[in-house]
Amino acid sequence: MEDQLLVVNCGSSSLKLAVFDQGRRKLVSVLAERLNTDEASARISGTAETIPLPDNGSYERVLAALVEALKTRGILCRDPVAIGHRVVHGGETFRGAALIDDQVVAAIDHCASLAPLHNPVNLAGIAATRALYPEVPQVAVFDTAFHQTLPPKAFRYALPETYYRDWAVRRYGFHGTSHYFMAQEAARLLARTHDTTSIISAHLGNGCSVAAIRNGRSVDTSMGLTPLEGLVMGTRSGDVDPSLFDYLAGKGLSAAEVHKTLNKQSGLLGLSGESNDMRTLCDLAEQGHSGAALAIDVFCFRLARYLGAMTASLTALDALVFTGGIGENSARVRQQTVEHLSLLGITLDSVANARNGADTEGRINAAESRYPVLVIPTNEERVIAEEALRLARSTQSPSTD
Ligand SMILES: Nc1ncnc2c1ncn2[C@@H]1O[C@H](COP(=O)(O)OP(=O)(O)O)[C@@H](O)[C@H]1O
Ligand SMILES: CC(=O)OP(=O)(O)O
Ligand SMILES: [Mg+2]
Repeated sequence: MEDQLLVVNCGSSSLKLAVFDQGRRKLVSVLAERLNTDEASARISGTAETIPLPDNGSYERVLAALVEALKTRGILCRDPVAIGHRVVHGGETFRGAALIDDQVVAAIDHCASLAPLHNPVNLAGIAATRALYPEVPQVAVFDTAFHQTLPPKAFRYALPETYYRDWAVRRYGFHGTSHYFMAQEAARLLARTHDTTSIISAHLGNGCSVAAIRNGRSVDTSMGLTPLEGLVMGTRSGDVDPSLFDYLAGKGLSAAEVHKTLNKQSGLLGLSGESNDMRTLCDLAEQGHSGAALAIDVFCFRLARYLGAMTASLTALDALVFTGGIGENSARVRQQTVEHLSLLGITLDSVANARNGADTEGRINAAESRYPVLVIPTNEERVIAEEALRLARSTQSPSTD
Protein backbone atom coordinates (compact mmCIF):
# COMPACT_ATOMS: atom_id res chain seq x y z
CA MET A 1 0.00 0.00 0.00
CA GLU A 2 1.45 3.32 -1.12
CA ASP A 3 2.06 6.17 1.33
CA GLN A 4 -0.69 8.75 1.53
CA LEU A 5 -0.99 12.50 1.97
CA LEU A 6 -3.85 14.34 3.62
CA VAL A 7 -4.94 17.81 2.47
CA VAL A 8 -7.10 19.97 4.74
CA ASN A 9 -9.05 23.04 3.60
CA CYS A 10 -10.99 24.66 6.46
CA GLY A 11 -13.38 27.40 5.34
CA SER A 12 -15.67 29.52 7.46
CA SER A 13 -18.58 27.11 7.08
CA SER A 14 -17.06 24.13 5.30
CA LEU A 15 -14.27 21.65 5.75
CA LYS A 16 -12.73 19.71 2.90
CA LEU A 17 -10.34 16.78 3.24
CA ALA A 18 -8.58 15.08 0.37
CA VAL A 19 -6.42 11.98 0.38
CA PHE A 20 -3.66 11.74 -2.25
CA ASP A 21 -1.21 9.02 -3.08
CA GLN A 22 2.41 9.96 -3.70
CA GLY A 23 1.85 9.76 -7.44
CA ARG A 24 -0.26 12.91 -6.86
CA ARG A 25 -3.49 11.06 -7.62
CA LYS A 26 -6.45 12.11 -5.53
CA LEU A 27 -7.94 8.98 -3.98
CA VAL A 28 -10.96 10.54 -2.34
CA SER A 29 -12.28 13.77 -0.91
CA VAL A 30 -14.74 14.54 1.83
CA LEU A 31 -16.79 17.69 2.15
CA ALA A 32 -18.50 18.87 5.32
CA GLU A 33 -20.78 21.86 4.74
CA ARG A 34 -22.99 24.28 6.66
CA LEU A 35 -20.95 23.71 9.79
CA ASN A 36 -22.22 25.42 12.93
CA THR A 37 -25.83 25.18 11.69
CA ASP A 38 -28.60 22.59 12.20
CA GLU A 39 -28.10 21.51 8.60
CA ALA A 40 -24.45 20.49 8.93
CA SER A 41 -23.69 17.51 6.73
CA ALA A 42 -20.73 15.62 5.31
CA ARG A 43 -20.34 13.32 2.36
CA ILE A 44 -17.69 11.45 0.43
CA SER A 45 -17.15 12.82 -3.07
CA GLY A 46 -18.65 10.87 -5.93
CA THR A 47 -20.98 8.94 -3.63
CA ALA A 48 -24.31 9.60 -1.95
CA GLU A 49 -22.81 8.35 1.28
CA THR A 50 -23.09 10.74 4.21
CA ILE A 51 -20.89 10.78 7.31
CA PRO A 52 -22.54 11.40 10.67
CA LEU A 53 -21.21 14.52 12.39
CA PRO A 54 -21.01 15.26 16.12
CA ASP A 55 -23.70 17.67 17.38
CA ASN A 56 -22.41 21.23 17.80
CA GLY A 57 -19.05 19.89 16.73
CA SER A 58 -15.95 22.06 17.01
CA TYR A 59 -13.57 21.90 14.04
CA GLU A 60 -11.48 19.46 16.05
CA ARG A 61 -14.38 17.09 16.61
CA VAL A 62 -15.67 17.36 13.03
CA LEU A 63 -12.21 16.74 11.62
CA ALA A 64 -11.69 13.77 13.94
CA ALA A 65 -15.06 12.32 12.80
CA LEU A 66 -14.12 12.71 9.12
CA VAL A 67 -10.69 11.13 9.61
CA GLU A 68 -12.30 8.26 11.53
CA ALA A 69 -14.79 7.75 8.67
CA LEU A 70 -11.92 7.59 6.17
CA LYS A 71 -10.14 5.03 8.35
CA THR A 72 -13.14 2.76 8.91
CA ARG A 73 -13.82 2.73 5.17
CA GLY A 74 -10.24 1.61 4.56
CA ILE A 75 -9.45 4.80 2.58
CA LEU A 76 -6.89 6.18 4.99
CA CYS A 77 -4.95 3.03 5.72
CA ARG A 78 -2.22 4.33 8.02
CA ASP A 79 -0.83 7.63 9.23
CA PRO A 80 -0.31 10.00 6.26
CA VAL A 81 3.32 10.85 5.44
CA ALA A 82 2.44 14.55 5.49
CA ILE A 83 -0.54 16.80 6.01
CA GLY A 84 -0.97 19.96 3.92
CA HIS A 85 -3.20 22.83 5.04
CA ARG A 86 -4.62 25.65 2.96
CA VAL A 87 -3.95 28.87 4.86
CA VAL A 88 -5.47 31.97 3.35
CA HIS A 89 -3.32 34.83 4.67
CA GLY A 90 0.43 34.64 5.13
CA GLY A 91 1.01 38.40 5.10
CA GLU A 92 4.54 39.37 4.12
CA THR A 93 5.94 36.68 6.42
CA PHE A 94 5.46 33.73 4.08
CA ARG A 95 6.78 33.77 0.52
CA GLY A 96 6.28 30.02 0.19
CA ALA A 97 4.90 27.02 2.03
CA ALA A 98 6.09 26.44 5.60
CA LEU A 99 6.61 23.40 7.77
CA ILE A 100 4.33 23.94 10.75
CA ASP A 101 5.77 24.37 14.25
CA ASP A 102 4.70 26.56 17.16
CA GLN A 103 6.46 29.59 15.65
CA VAL A 104 4.66 29.19 12.32
CA VAL A 105 1.34 28.82 14.15
CA ALA A 106 2.07 32.06 16.02
CA ALA A 107 2.94 33.83 12.75
CA ILE A 108 -0.29 32.63 11.10
CA ASP A 109 -2.17 33.82 14.17
CA HIS A 110 -0.43 37.18 13.82
CA CYS A 111 -1.82 37.46 10.25
CA ALA A 112 -5.35 36.65 11.46
CA SER A 113 -6.32 40.28 11.90
CA LEU A 114 -5.84 40.64 8.11
CA ALA A 115 -8.13 37.67 7.39
CA PRO A 116 -10.49 37.28 10.35
CA LEU A 117 -12.93 35.11 8.36
CA HIS A 118 -10.27 32.68 7.18
CA ASN A 119 -7.09 32.35 9.29
CA PRO A 120 -8.75 31.42 12.62
CA VAL A 121 -10.53 28.46 11.02
CA ASN A 122 -7.37 27.46 9.17
CA LEU A 123 -5.62 27.42 12.56
CA ALA A 124 -8.43 25.33 14.06
CA GLY A 125 -7.82 22.74 11.33
CA ILE A 126 -4.08 22.77 12.03
CA ALA A 127 -4.65 22.32 15.77
CA ALA A 128 -7.01 19.43 15.06
CA THR A 129 -4.63 17.45 12.85
CA ARG A 130 -1.65 18.20 15.11
CA ALA A 131 -3.63 16.66 17.97
CA LEU A 132 -4.61 13.65 15.85
CA TYR A 133 -1.19 13.14 14.26
CA PRO A 134 1.47 14.69 16.50
CA GLU A 135 4.29 12.82 14.71
CA VAL A 136 3.32 13.65 11.12
CA PRO A 137 4.94 16.67 9.39
CA GLN A 138 2.33 19.36 8.69
CA VAL A 139 2.72 22.05 6.07
CA ALA A 140 0.94 25.39 5.61
CA VAL A 141 0.37 26.45 1.99
CA PHE A 142 -0.65 30.09 1.67
CA ASP A 143 -3.05 31.70 -0.79
CA THR A 144 -0.95 34.84 -0.61
CA ALA A 145 2.51 33.31 -1.16
CA PHE A 146 2.48 33.17 -4.98
CA HIS A 147 1.63 36.89 -5.11
CA GLN A 148 4.63 37.93 -3.02
CA THR A 149 6.41 38.70 -6.32
CA LEU A 150 4.06 41.64 -7.00
CA PRO A 151 6.08 44.84 -7.49
CA PRO A 152 5.37 47.79 -5.14
CA LYS A 153 3.51 49.68 -7.89
CA ALA A 154 0.98 46.82 -7.90
CA PHE A 155 0.81 46.06 -4.19
CA ARG A 156 0.91 49.53 -2.61
CA TYR A 157 -2.26 51.51 -1.99
CA ALA A 158 -2.05 55.28 -2.42
CA LEU A 159 -2.25 55.78 1.35
CA PRO A 160 0.10 57.39 3.85
CA GLU A 161 3.32 55.40 4.03
CA THR A 162 2.90 54.72 7.76
CA TYR A 163 -0.20 52.61 7.05
CA TYR A 164 2.02 50.19 5.18
CA ARG A 165 5.01 50.44 7.51
CA ASP A 166 3.15 50.19 10.83
CA TRP A 167 0.02 48.25 9.94
CA ALA A 168 1.01 46.17 6.87
CA VAL A 169 -1.75 47.78 4.80
CA ARG A 170 -1.03 46.70 1.22
CA ARG A 171 -2.50 44.46 -1.46
CA TYR A 172 -1.65 40.77 -0.92
CA GLY A 173 -3.78 38.80 -3.40
CA PHE A 174 -5.30 35.35 -2.86
CA HIS A 175 -6.06 32.07 -4.67
CA GLY A 176 -2.30 31.89 -5.26
CA THR A 177 -2.18 28.09 -5.44
CA SER A 178 -4.83 28.12 -8.15
CA HIS A 179 -3.14 30.89 -10.17
CA TYR A 180 0.19 29.07 -9.80
CA PHE A 181 -1.41 25.84 -11.03
CA MET A 182 -2.87 27.74 -14.03
CA ALA A 183 0.56 29.06 -14.94
CA GLN A 184 2.03 25.54 -14.79
CA GLU A 185 -0.81 23.88 -16.68
CA ALA A 186 -1.07 26.57 -19.36
CA ALA A 187 2.66 26.23 -20.03
CA ARG A 188 2.26 22.46 -20.31
CA LEU A 189 -0.72 22.72 -22.69
CA LEU A 190 1.08 25.30 -24.83
CA ALA A 191 4.24 23.16 -24.84
CA ARG A 192 6.26 26.00 -23.32
CA THR A 193 8.39 26.32 -20.24
CA HIS A 194 6.73 27.74 -17.17
CA ASP A 195 9.24 30.56 -16.68
CA THR A 196 8.79 31.88 -20.20
CA THR A 197 4.99 31.76 -20.18
CA SER A 198 2.80 34.79 -19.51
CA ILE A 199 -0.90 34.43 -18.87
CA ILE A 200 -3.91 36.17 -17.42
CA SER A 201 -5.67 33.76 -15.13
CA ALA A 202 -9.30 34.12 -13.97
CA HIS A 203 -10.21 32.02 -10.93
CA LEU A 204 -14.01 32.16 -10.73
CA GLY A 205 -15.43 30.10 -7.85
CA ASN A 206 -17.35 31.38 -4.84
CA GLY A 207 -14.45 33.78 -4.37
CA CYS A 208 -13.16 35.24 -7.64
CA SER A 209 -9.87 36.84 -8.65
CA VAL A 210 -7.72 37.45 -11.71
CA ALA A 211 -3.93 37.47 -11.87
CA ALA A 212 -1.35 38.67 -14.38
CA ILE A 213 1.47 36.14 -14.50
CA ARG A 214 4.61 37.23 -16.31
CA ASN A 215 7.17 34.55 -17.08
CA GLY A 216 5.70 32.35 -14.37
CA ARG A 217 5.60 35.03 -11.66
CA SER A 218 2.56 36.85 -10.36
CA VAL A 219 2.85 40.58 -11.13
CA ASP A 220 -0.69 41.83 -10.49
CA THR A 221 -3.95 40.54 -9.10
CA SER A 222 -7.42 41.83 -8.31
CA MET A 223 -7.75 40.95 -4.60
CA GLY A 224 -6.13 43.23 -2.05
CA LEU A 225 -5.59 43.50 1.69
CA THR A 226 -8.38 40.97 2.08
CA PRO A 227 -10.30 38.70 -0.33
CA LEU A 228 -13.02 41.36 -0.70
CA GLU A 229 -11.39 43.63 -3.30
CA GLY A 230 -11.81 43.27 -7.03
CA LEU A 231 -14.33 41.15 -8.90
CA VAL A 232 -17.99 40.55 -8.16
CA MET A 233 -18.22 37.21 -6.25
CA GLY A 234 -20.94 34.90 -4.93
CA THR A 235 -21.73 36.99 -1.85
CA ARG A 236 -18.88 39.56 -1.91
CA SER A 237 -19.24 42.94 -3.57
CA GLY A 238 -15.69 43.30 -4.85
CA ASP A 239 -14.71 46.96 -5.45
CA VAL A 240 -16.93 49.67 -4.03
CA ASP A 241 -16.21 53.31 -3.31
CA PRO A 242 -14.58 53.35 0.17
CA SER A 243 -16.75 56.37 1.01
CA LEU A 244 -19.61 53.91 1.25
CA PHE A 245 -18.66 53.23 4.88
CA ASP A 246 -19.03 56.89 5.80
CA TYR A 247 -22.19 57.34 3.77
CA LEU A 248 -23.87 54.30 5.32
CA ALA A 249 -22.71 55.36 8.80
CA GLY A 250 -24.88 58.43 8.16
CA LYS A 251 -27.77 56.04 7.54
CA GLY A 252 -27.15 54.40 10.92
CA LEU A 253 -25.13 51.34 9.87
CA SER A 254 -22.04 50.39 11.86
CA ALA A 255 -18.74 49.51 10.15
CA ALA A 256 -19.30 45.88 11.23
CA GLU A 257 -22.71 45.83 9.57
CA VAL A 258 -21.41 47.27 6.32
CA HIS A 259 -18.49 44.84 6.38
CA LYS A 260 -20.87 41.92 6.83
CA THR A 261 -23.13 43.16 4.02
CA LEU A 262 -20.18 43.54 1.63
CA ASN A 263 -18.88 40.05 2.46
CA LYS A 264 -22.02 37.98 2.90
CA GLN A 265 -25.02 39.69 1.31
CA SER A 266 -23.62 41.33 -1.81
CA GLY A 267 -22.15 40.09 -5.09
CA LEU A 268 -24.34 37.80 -7.19
CA LEU A 269 -26.66 37.26 -4.23
CA GLY A 270 -27.18 40.95 -3.53
CA LEU A 271 -27.64 41.95 -7.17
CA SER A 272 -30.02 39.13 -8.08
CA GLY A 273 -31.91 39.03 -4.80
CA GLU A 274 -32.07 35.28 -5.41
CA SER A 275 -28.87 33.28 -5.20
CA ASN A 276 -25.09 33.36 -4.94
CA ASP A 277 -24.90 30.37 -7.26
CA MET A 278 -24.06 31.14 -10.90
CA ARG A 279 -25.71 27.97 -12.17
CA THR A 280 -29.02 28.96 -10.57
CA LEU A 281 -28.68 32.49 -11.95
CA CYS A 282 -28.00 31.28 -15.48
CA ASP A 283 -31.13 29.11 -15.28
CA LEU A 284 -33.19 32.00 -13.93
CA ALA A 285 -31.86 34.40 -16.56
CA GLU A 286 -32.89 31.93 -19.29
CA GLN A 287 -36.38 32.06 -17.84
CA GLY A 288 -36.38 35.86 -18.08
CA HIS A 289 -35.50 36.81 -14.48
CA SER A 290 -34.20 40.38 -14.76
CA GLY A 291 -32.32 40.40 -11.41
CA ALA A 292 -30.40 37.26 -12.39
CA ALA A 293 -29.56 38.72 -15.81
CA LEU A 294 -28.34 41.95 -14.18
CA ALA A 295 -26.16 40.02 -11.73
CA ILE A 296 -24.53 38.12 -14.62
CA ASP A 297 -24.08 41.35 -16.61
CA VAL A 298 -22.32 43.14 -13.73
CA PHE A 299 -20.21 40.04 -12.99
CA CYS A 300 -19.02 39.70 -16.60
CA PHE A 301 -18.45 43.42 -17.17
CA ARG A 302 -16.38 43.82 -13.98
CA LEU A 303 -14.42 40.73 -14.91
CA ALA A 304 -13.73 42.05 -18.42
CA ARG A 305 -12.56 45.40 -17.00
CA TYR A 306 -10.11 43.59 -14.75
CA LEU A 307 -8.88 41.36 -17.56
CA GLY A 308 -8.16 44.51 -19.55
CA ALA A 309 -6.43 46.04 -16.53
CA MET A 310 -4.13 43.01 -16.17
CA THR A 311 -2.65 43.68 -19.64
CA ALA A 312 -0.91 46.75 -18.15
CA SER A 313 1.49 44.38 -16.36
CA LEU A 314 2.35 42.20 -19.34
CA THR A 315 4.48 42.59 -22.45
CA ALA A 316 3.24 39.34 -23.98
CA LEU A 317 0.16 37.20 -23.52
CA ASP A 318 0.40 33.47 -24.18
CA ALA A 319 -3.13 32.68 -22.98
CA LEU A 320 -6.18 33.90 -21.16
CA VAL A 321 -7.18 31.12 -18.77
CA PHE A 322 -10.52 30.44 -17.08
CA THR A 323 -10.88 28.22 -14.01
CA GLY A 324 -12.97 27.62 -10.84
CA GLY A 325 -16.55 26.35 -10.80
CA ILE A 326 -17.81 29.25 -12.96
CA GLY A 327 -14.73 29.58 -15.16
CA GLU A 328 -14.68 25.85 -15.92
CA ASN A 329 -18.39 25.37 -16.50
CA SER A 330 -20.17 28.52 -17.61
CA ALA A 331 -19.98 29.04 -21.38
CA ARG A 332 -22.34 31.99 -20.95
CA VAL A 333 -20.06 33.83 -18.53
CA ARG A 334 -16.98 33.25 -20.69
CA GLN A 335 -18.76 34.36 -23.87
CA GLN A 336 -20.33 37.43 -22.31
CA THR A 337 -17.02 38.45 -20.74
CA VAL A 338 -14.97 38.02 -23.88
CA GLU A 339 -17.51 40.08 -25.88
CA HIS A 340 -16.31 43.11 -23.91
CA LEU A 341 -12.73 42.42 -25.03
CA SER A 342 -13.21 42.75 -28.78
CA LEU A 343 -10.67 45.59 -28.86
CA LEU A 344 -8.04 43.08 -27.70
CA GLY A 345 -8.99 40.81 -30.60
CA ILE A 346 -10.04 37.91 -28.35
CA THR A 347 -12.84 35.76 -29.76
CA LEU A 348 -14.21 32.33 -28.84
CA ASP A 349 -15.13 29.27 -30.86
CA SER A 350 -18.78 28.78 -29.88
CA VAL A 351 -18.70 24.97 -30.14
CA ALA A 352 -15.49 24.57 -28.14
CA ASN A 353 -16.76 27.10 -25.59
CA ALA A 354 -20.08 25.29 -25.20
CA ARG A 355 -18.12 22.09 -24.50
CA ASN A 356 -15.84 23.82 -21.96
CA GLY A 357 -12.87 22.93 -24.15
CA ALA A 358 -13.45 19.22 -23.43
CA ASP A 359 -12.44 17.99 -26.93
CA THR A 360 -9.83 20.63 -27.65
CA GLU A 361 -7.35 20.25 -24.75
CA GLY A 362 -8.98 23.20 -23.05
CA ARG A 363 -8.75 25.57 -26.04
CA ILE A 364 -11.90 27.60 -26.66
CA ASN A 365 -10.63 30.53 -28.77
CA ALA A 366 -11.69 31.00 -32.38
CA ALA A 367 -9.03 30.44 -35.04
CA GLU A 368 -8.81 34.19 -35.73
CA SER A 369 -8.49 35.17 -32.03
CA ARG A 370 -5.35 37.23 -31.39
CA TYR A 371 -4.69 35.28 -28.17
CA PRO A 372 -5.36 31.68 -27.08
CA VAL A 373 -8.11 31.18 -24.50
CA LEU A 374 -8.01 28.07 -22.29
CA VAL A 375 -10.32 26.38 -19.79
CA ILE A 376 -8.26 24.52 -17.19
CA PRO A 377 -9.78 22.70 -14.19
CA THR A 378 -8.02 23.99 -11.10
CA ASN A 379 -6.49 21.66 -8.55
CA GLU A 380 -5.44 23.62 -5.49
CA GLU A 381 -5.45 20.45 -3.39
CA ARG A 382 -2.88 18.80 -5.63
CA VAL A 383 -0.55 21.78 -5.30
CA ILE A 384 -0.99 21.63 -1.51
CA ALA A 385 -0.28 17.87 -1.51
CA GLU A 386 2.87 18.42 -3.60
CA GLU A 387 4.13 21.19 -1.34
CA ALA A 388 3.39 19.12 1.77
CA LEU A 389 5.34 16.19 0.39
CA ARG A 390 8.25 18.40 -0.73
CA LEU A 391 8.65 20.02 2.68
CA ALA A 392 8.08 16.79 4.60
CA ARG A 393 10.86 15.15 2.56
CA SER A 394 13.15 18.07 3.23
CA THR A 395 12.89 17.30 6.96
CA GLN A 396 13.92 13.69 6.38
CA SER A 397 17.00 14.44 4.33
CA PRO A 398 18.56 17.90 4.50
CA SER A 399 20.38 17.29 1.21
CA THR A 400 17.15 16.96 -0.82
CA ASP A 401 15.59 20.21 -1.99
N1 LIG B 1 -22.44 24.46 -15.00
C1 LIG B 1 -22.26 25.59 -14.32
N2 LIG B 1 -22.67 26.78 -14.84
C2 LIG B 1 -22.51 27.92 -14.16
N3 LIG B 1 -21.93 27.99 -12.96
C3 LIG B 1 -21.48 26.86 -12.41
C4 LIG B 1 -21.62 25.60 -13.04
N4 LIG B 1 -21.08 24.65 -12.23
C5 LIG B 1 -20.64 25.29 -11.12
N5 LIG B 1 -20.88 26.61 -11.22
C6 LIG B 1 -20.64 27.66 -10.24
O1 LIG B 1 -19.38 27.61 -9.65
C7 LIG B 1 -19.45 28.30 -8.37
C8 LIG B 1 -18.70 27.49 -7.32
O2 LIG B 1 -17.38 27.37 -7.72
P1 LIG B 1 -16.33 26.44 -6.92
O3 LIG B 1 -15.01 26.64 -7.57
O4 LIG B 1 -16.86 25.07 -6.83
O5 LIG B 1 -16.42 27.11 -5.50
P2 LIG B 1 -15.38 27.22 -4.30
O6 LIG B 1 -14.74 28.55 -4.44
O7 LIG B 1 -16.25 27.11 -3.09
O8 LIG B 1 -14.41 26.06 -4.47
C9 LIG B 1 -20.93 28.47 -8.06
O9 LIG B 1 -21.34 29.80 -8.35
C10 LIG B 1 -21.57 27.51 -9.05
O10 LIG B 1 -22.87 27.88 -9.40
C1 LIG C 1 -9.48 33.74 -0.50
C2 LIG C 1 -10.81 33.34 -1.00
O1 LIG C 1 -11.55 34.13 -1.55
O2 LIG C 1 -11.11 32.05 -0.86
P1 LIG C 1 -12.44 31.34 -1.35
O3 LIG C 1 -12.55 31.52 -2.83
O4 LIG C 1 -12.22 29.91 -0.93
O5 LIG C 1 -13.57 31.99 -0.61
MG1 LIG D 1 -13.34 24.79 -5.78
